[in-house]
Amino acid sequence: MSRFRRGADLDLDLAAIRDAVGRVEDPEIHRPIADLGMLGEVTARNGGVRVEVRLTTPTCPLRDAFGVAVTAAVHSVAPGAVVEVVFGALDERARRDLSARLRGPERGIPVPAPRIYAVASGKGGVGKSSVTANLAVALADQGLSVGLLDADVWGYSVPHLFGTRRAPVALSGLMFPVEAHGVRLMSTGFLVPEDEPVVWRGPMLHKALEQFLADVHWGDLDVLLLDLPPGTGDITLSLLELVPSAALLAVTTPQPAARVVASRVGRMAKDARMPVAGVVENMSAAVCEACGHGTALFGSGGGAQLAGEMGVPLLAQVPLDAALREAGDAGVPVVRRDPTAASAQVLRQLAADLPVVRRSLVGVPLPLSVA
Ligand SMILES: Nc1ncnc2c1ncn2[C@@H]1O[C@H](COP(=O)(O)OP(=O)(O)OP(=O)(O)O)[C@@H](O)[C@H]1O
Repeated sequence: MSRFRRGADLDLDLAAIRDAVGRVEDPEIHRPIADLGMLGEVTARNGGVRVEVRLTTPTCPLRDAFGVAVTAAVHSVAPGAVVEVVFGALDERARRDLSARLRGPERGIPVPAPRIYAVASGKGGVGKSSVTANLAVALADQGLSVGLLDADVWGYSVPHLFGTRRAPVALSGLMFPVEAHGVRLMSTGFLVPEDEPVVWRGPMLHKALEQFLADVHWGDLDVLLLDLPPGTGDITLSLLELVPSAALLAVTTPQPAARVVASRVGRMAKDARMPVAGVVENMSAAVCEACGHGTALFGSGGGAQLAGEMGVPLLAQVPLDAALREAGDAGVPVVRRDPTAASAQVLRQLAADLPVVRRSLVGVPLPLSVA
């Protein structure tokens, strides 16, 4: 065991320090850096400890967070030691090997999570992305590992709602989700400049979605939410094909017109034998805290009616709430920014009650033979 002393009071155990630092998790890959081959030498230098960390990319945006975590790990074994963290980068071969190891032996589109919800609406602007973002954060706050795939390729809003916009770290063709407010995110918005329109068409869209599933290292997720574009277009159909285990979560406003359009999404799910978790009514009556009077700006009853038609539960009625809009604009979902707001409380309850739905095998041919 290598030891050295600084003055008379500091007795460093380099093997124990190496052990502690090796357990630090890469913030994007969520595995210990020793297992990932990212821990270099740990040496005694100038009366302190020098730790070499090899990053997946020299420009890793999480470098500072890494430095803090490594220093804390050293201090857990050697309180007060002077720590120097030196960053290098994995060489090309190590990057390729790591990428191959993380992908594993499987071929084809992996199922990224045991629970997948596709959040859909008939019309645009009913608050589908806001509901999805808040649901994701509320589920993460329950201690679940949550991913959010912004499948609204043209009209992405996830980067805005989470207040983050940076290129994802890539490792030999494997991308890592961008993490914000405890949720692992992937969106076209991370890949294209903000002011440039996305002009992809059918086959390109399908390919992009395929890559979001196959070439993104989601890690061990408990739940994946898919923020679908409004309606029943190409993207939605591609996703249903790529992720057949997803359950639909339909978002509508109380307005009859929105409900009628949303019911088309319900019919599509039925045709595709897609399980439906339920309906969320958004922009429901706002209740005045002072007088208790409800203002149903967008009418009432649409959510219950849609749920009745689809034969599924109405899971929540999220009130029209300025706090939700303000939080979205500030890039911090309302359940985190203003947890006591009326909308935040309903959204948290929705996360707590979200049903676990299994795909029905009725009518699906099974690979069984009669002996
Ligand atoms: N319950 C609510 N109370 C107040 N404002 C809301 C509520 N829900 C959503 N909004 C606001 O409505 C606007 C549209 O919301 P959002 O982008 O989530 O809708 P969307 O259905 O995802 O739209 P699109 O499908 O066009 O992307 C946003 O400005 C959002 O802040």
